[in-house]
Amino acid sequence: MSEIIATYLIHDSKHNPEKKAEEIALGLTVGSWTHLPELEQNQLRKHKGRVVSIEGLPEETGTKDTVALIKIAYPTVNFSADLPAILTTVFGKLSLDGKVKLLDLEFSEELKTHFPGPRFGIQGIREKVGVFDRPLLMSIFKGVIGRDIPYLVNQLREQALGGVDLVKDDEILFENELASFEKRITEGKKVLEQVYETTGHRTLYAVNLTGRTFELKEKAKRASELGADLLLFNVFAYGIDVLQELVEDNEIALPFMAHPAVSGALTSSKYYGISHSLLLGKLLRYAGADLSLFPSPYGSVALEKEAALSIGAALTSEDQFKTSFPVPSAGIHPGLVPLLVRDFGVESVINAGGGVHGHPDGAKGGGIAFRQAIDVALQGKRLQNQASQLPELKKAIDLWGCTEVVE
Ligand SMILES: CCCC(=O)/C(O)=C/OP(=O)(O)O
Ligand SMILES: [Mg+2]
Repeated sequence: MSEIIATYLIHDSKHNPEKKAEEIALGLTVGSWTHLPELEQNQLRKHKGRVVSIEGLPEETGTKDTVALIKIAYPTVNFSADLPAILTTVFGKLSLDGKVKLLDLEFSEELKTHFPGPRFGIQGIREKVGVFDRPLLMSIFKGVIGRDIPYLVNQLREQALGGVDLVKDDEILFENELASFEKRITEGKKVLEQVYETTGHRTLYAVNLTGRTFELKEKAKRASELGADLLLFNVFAYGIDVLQELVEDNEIALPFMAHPAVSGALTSSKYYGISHSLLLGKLLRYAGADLSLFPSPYGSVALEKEAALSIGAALTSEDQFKTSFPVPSAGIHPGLVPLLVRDFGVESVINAGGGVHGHPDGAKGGGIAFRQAIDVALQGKRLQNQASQLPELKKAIDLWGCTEVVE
């Protein structure tokens, strides 16, 4: 029988994880069991949830809660093979029922067949930018709300001239008259083509797909017709199933970059919500995100290192789906590149807004500084030792400092 197995972290004030586990297994499936007539039990047996395991964890100082990891298996016959049904089954009412955090979901091989995974994945994105041997570098438009197209394309040009591989809209840039979605695509494309013709460097642009849910598909198809490179998408303001719908539409067929905006409401508590690795890693990958942004362990809205690394691992682990690019972000500057390369490796995207635009030589200088830092880090050398021959990197280090990882 095909099942999905959920792992929960529970803090049980009643000190009885066994009882809690059985309540969950029954309560989210057949409701009750023991006092049902034999005939009814036989009918319901295929729908009954089952407790797979209960692992006690050390109690935490300051609370009397019993702490445990419990695994519950849910028959896939109970729900339709879509994320809304799965999440409602495994963490619908239960998400409201005390200190329970959903840590992981193990999909049966059959259930996985109902999910697309990334259409392009890491390899496909690399083929689009023509870079295979280093982390990609991405910058972010900054300070462009209320600005017009000439202003935006000038900022885009400066970022591309700095050698970034990708430029993304900020997630807070929405449809507006001064710089519409369609104009950003068409005018941005022209500028990036000019940069490519003059420098030979290819930069792609991820435009922010926004608006009401039922408008998104047509907007995304229009973007594809206009030659957009990638789509940035604020998944958690809509829902992961909306992302999946967009990914599966062959008339769109563009790479999707998932932004974590709003997800903190679901992931930040130790006791409640959903783990970072499941929400920003596994589920986004299964639903088809080609890239997943998340706070790095050492930026401005830092995640605990274990959590950030767990997202990267979920995006790149061995699975039947293509891998998705981890994009550790927020507060990133060139001096952090050694840490990013050490922690996330080559199969990652280094992403910065302020760390590019805030460079003393402007966005172009910021991009050059990052590229220099990436080259030095991949050679296993210390940034400080090389900076004297790399003026843009030196200016970045003088401004923001750096963290070395080589002795
Ligand atoms: C985790 C997403 C980061 C993001 O959206 C963003 O705009 C970062 O900007 P900087 O912190 O690099 O300036
Ligand atoms: Mg942003």
